Amino acid sequence: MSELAETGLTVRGLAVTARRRRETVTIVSDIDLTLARGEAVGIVGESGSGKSLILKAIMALLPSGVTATAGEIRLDGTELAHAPARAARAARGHRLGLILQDPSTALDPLMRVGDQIAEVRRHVVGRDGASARAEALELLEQVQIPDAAGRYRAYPHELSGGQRQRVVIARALAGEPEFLLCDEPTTALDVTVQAEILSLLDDLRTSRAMGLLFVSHDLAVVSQVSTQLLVMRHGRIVERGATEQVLTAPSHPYMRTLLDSVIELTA
Ligand SMILES: Nc1ncnc2c1ncn2[C@@H]1O[C@H](COP(=O)(O)OP(=O)(O)OP(=O)(O)O)[C@@H](O)[C@H]1O
Repeated sequence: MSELAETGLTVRGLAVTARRRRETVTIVSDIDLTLARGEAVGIVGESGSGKSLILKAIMALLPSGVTATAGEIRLDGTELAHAPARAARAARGHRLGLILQDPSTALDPLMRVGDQIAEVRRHVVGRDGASARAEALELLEQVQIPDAAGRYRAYPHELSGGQRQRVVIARALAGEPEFLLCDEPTTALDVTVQAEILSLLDDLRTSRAMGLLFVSHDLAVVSQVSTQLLVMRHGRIVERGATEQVLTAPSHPYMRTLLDSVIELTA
């Protein structure tokens, strides 16, 4: 693996292809992005534009039949995309965390939520049992689970959807990731809970100087948490820039359409 004197998570020229029947089709191409610690990059675009596959390529979680065929993915200069799987996994370690849309499938239904977080503290950070449990409780408090001490012993089905997503976030934080990748993390939640989770992610990003890569089809949601915005269409980035700039002076016609639809919804 080559080392370069660069920091953060960088993706250069990423292309992802999939086998469909006997054909190989390109799903995303020419993807460039840079994520520094403490920064939040949002990726917005219509369903099927390839947002999720970018996150999966970074996490080395592409489904079978789908391959990253070009480009580089670097973590502090260390190349991950072309490294042998084991070496790349070691380099990623727990420096990257992932949060998905549906919190109910992300948690073990048969394990108390506090223990699921404590387990990460034990195995990833190397804490003993008592410290791991104490720190798991602190994390539940940090993600603002009401009555955290009581809820520590709850099973996932005993919590609301919003509380489950908070537990998922706490468990991701337990591994002390430097970069948190979120794929539609609030789409399954109602609007009020969604706003609370977005504000929580924003607070955690700044308090932990964590990089946030946030994917959603919803422009209003993405712009709320992102300092930089990438707009995708048909597998390519068609617009990019500081969130404020993209929102106020979009150059691509698709971005203007997206903005109009948000304005219509909020009018
Ligand atoms: N396992 C797979 N095999 C073949 N094609 C796939 C596979 N997974 C996704 N795709 C295709 O890749 C394209 C991009 O999918 P992706 O999930 O990244 O889109 P997305 O922008 O995240 O959309 P959504 O918001 O609906 O999740 C879609 O056309 C999808 O059909």
